[in-house]
Amino acid sequence: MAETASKKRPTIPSIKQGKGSGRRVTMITVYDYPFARLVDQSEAEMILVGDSLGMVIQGGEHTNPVTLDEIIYHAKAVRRGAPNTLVVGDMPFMSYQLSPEQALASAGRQIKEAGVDCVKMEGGEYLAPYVHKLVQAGIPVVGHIGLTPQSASALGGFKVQGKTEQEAEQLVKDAIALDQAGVFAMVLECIPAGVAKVITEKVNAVTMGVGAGPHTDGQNLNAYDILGLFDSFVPKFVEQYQKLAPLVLDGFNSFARQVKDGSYPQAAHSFTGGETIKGLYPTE
Ligand SMILES: Nc1nc(=O)c2c([nH]1)NC[C@@H]1CN(c3ccc(C(=O)N[C@@H](CCC(=O)O)C(=O)O)cc3)CN21
Ligand SMILES: CC(C)C(=O)C(=O)O
Ligand SMILES: [Mg+2]
Repeated sequence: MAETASKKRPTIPSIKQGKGSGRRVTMITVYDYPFARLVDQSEAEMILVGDSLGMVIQGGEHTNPVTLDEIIYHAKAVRRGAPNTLVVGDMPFMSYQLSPEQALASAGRQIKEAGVDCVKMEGGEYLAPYVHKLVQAGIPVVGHIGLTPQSASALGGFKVQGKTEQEAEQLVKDAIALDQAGVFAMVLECIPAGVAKVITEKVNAVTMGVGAGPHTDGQNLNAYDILGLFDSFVPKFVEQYQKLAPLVLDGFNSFARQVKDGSYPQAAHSFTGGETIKGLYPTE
């Protein structure tokens, strides 16, 4: 298959080198081969195969039911479609929380079976030893703090985090602990822009904002959100760069109407040959 020659898969060091240079990193969340191919042709450097697939692909209300096998299934397809993009495999709920050893085994499966470049785990200070374990084994890790959807129940829903002084201070502590444990990047989700700015200045890791304002080193959004293909909820931080849903609906209806009125398929869509097979047709 033809690959886009102009782009080369970024490396972890090349992503880290962007820090402080003013160059911003773009990460788009996708789950399948066709979208992965399109991101690969774009100027975005990173793809997240997110456990948000439990909501976006499976139609659930939370990310928690998503399994490691499901992430690997999607990550395999994404990897095939995006050879020249850095792929991050999300670690789903209960695939790492039990112990650093469980985290290493789960991350190892993502690397071996799906070929992801690195993995992402949700959590603050407590997660530092888990991060350290993976980094020692040579697996690059992305952190994720702020609104961590796997603990949405404890957080009281999908709510902005770090609004009080105490919460903001804890977020800064969490970010520093993850940074010292060796994450090369961290997602800051749904936190005030000022808090994200302080964290971005204090850590060596590349900060990737999702609803964290303009001061982070990069930004992440979901492909289905930016294309206007997901409307179960539209968070405040989403920019719909395209509104594809009506176009998709138009395409479906064009097909259905042509099927009904018989104008599809035409001769050009049909295969010939059977007419000459003796015995297929009753003789008159
Ligand atoms: N399609 C999609 N896009 C996402 O960004 C996303 C997912 N799914 N699933 C996993 C998490 C869940 N996310 C969410 C979901 C809802 C809000 C939301 O409705 N937030 C309110 C703010 C509530 C408050 O004021 O605290 C908003 O108005 O944006 C935010 C992030 C982000 N992630
Ligand atoms: C919201 C992003 C960062 C995520 O973890 C996901 O899409 O699963
Ligand atoms: Mg996730």
